[in-house]
Amino acid sequence: MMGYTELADYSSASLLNSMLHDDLSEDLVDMLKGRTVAVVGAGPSLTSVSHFSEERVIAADGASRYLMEKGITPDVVVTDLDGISEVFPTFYVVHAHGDNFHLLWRVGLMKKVVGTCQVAPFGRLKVFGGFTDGDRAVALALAAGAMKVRLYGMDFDSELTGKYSKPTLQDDIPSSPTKRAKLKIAKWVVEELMQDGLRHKV
Ligand SMILES: Nc1ncnc2c1ncn2[C@@H]1O[C@H](COP(=O)(O)OP(=O)(O)OP(=O)(O)O)[C@@H](O)[C@H]1O
Ligand SMILES: Nc1nc2c(c(=O)[nH]1)N=C(CO)CN2
Ligand SMILES: [Mg+2]
Repeated sequence: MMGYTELADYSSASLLNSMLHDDLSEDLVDMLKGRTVAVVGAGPSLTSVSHFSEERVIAADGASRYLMEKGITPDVVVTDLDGISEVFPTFYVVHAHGDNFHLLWRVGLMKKVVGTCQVAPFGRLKVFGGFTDGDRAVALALAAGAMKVRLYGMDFDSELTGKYSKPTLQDDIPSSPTKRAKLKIAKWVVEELMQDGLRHKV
C-alpha cells in the first residue's frame, strides 16, 4: 500500500528503543486519564486556533511549533520528528518508522520520551494505535483514558498540507498523493476511534 518495509521499521524501532532509559508511559496516563484533551493537527485551519478549553493539549508534530509561537506549551507532542525543528521542555511521544532513522538523534535532546513503533513492540516501545502523528495522538489520548477528545487543525479532507507540517514550509501547499493517502488513513482511524459519543469533534 504505502511501500514501507518491516525491516526498515524494525531498524528504527531498535535504535529508538536503545535510546530510551525509562518507561514513562504511566506518567503519560497519569497526565491524560479522566481529562478533557485537545488534539491539535497541522492542517491549514491550525492558524485560526487561539485557545483551548480542554485540560490537556496534545500537539501532532509540527503543530507544536505553532502553539509555541502562540505561547502555548503543549503537554504532549506526538511526533515522527519530521515536523519539529527544535526540542521544547515537554513530554514527547516519538514514533520510529523506516523513514525517520536519520532523525532519531533528536531523542537525545529530549527530557521526557515515550517511544512508539509500527512493528510488534519490544523493550520499552509501545503501540497505542494510529498511523499519522495526528491520529496516533487521538489513539494515545483514548488509550490513556481521556474523558473527552476535541480535534483542532485536523483537515483530513483538505487538498492542502498545512504550513506547520514541515519546518521548511512558508505556506500551505497542495498535498502530494502520498500525503492525501496518509490523511485518508488518518481520517478513517479517527472516525473509528471517535465512534463513542464521549468524543467531540470541532
Ligand atoms: N491538511 C493537513 N495537513 C497536515 N497535517 C494534517 C492535515 N490534516 C490533519 N493533519 C494532521 O496533523 C499532523 C501533522 O503532522 P505531520 O505534518 O508531521 O504529518 P505526518 O503524520 O508526519 O505525515 P508526513 O509523513 O507527511 O510528515 C498529521 O499527522 C495529520 O494527522
Ligand atoms: N515507513 C514509514 N512509516 C510511516 C511514515 C513514513 O513516511 N514511512 N509516515 C507516517 C506518518 O506519520 C507513519 N508511518
Ligand atoms: Mg510528522
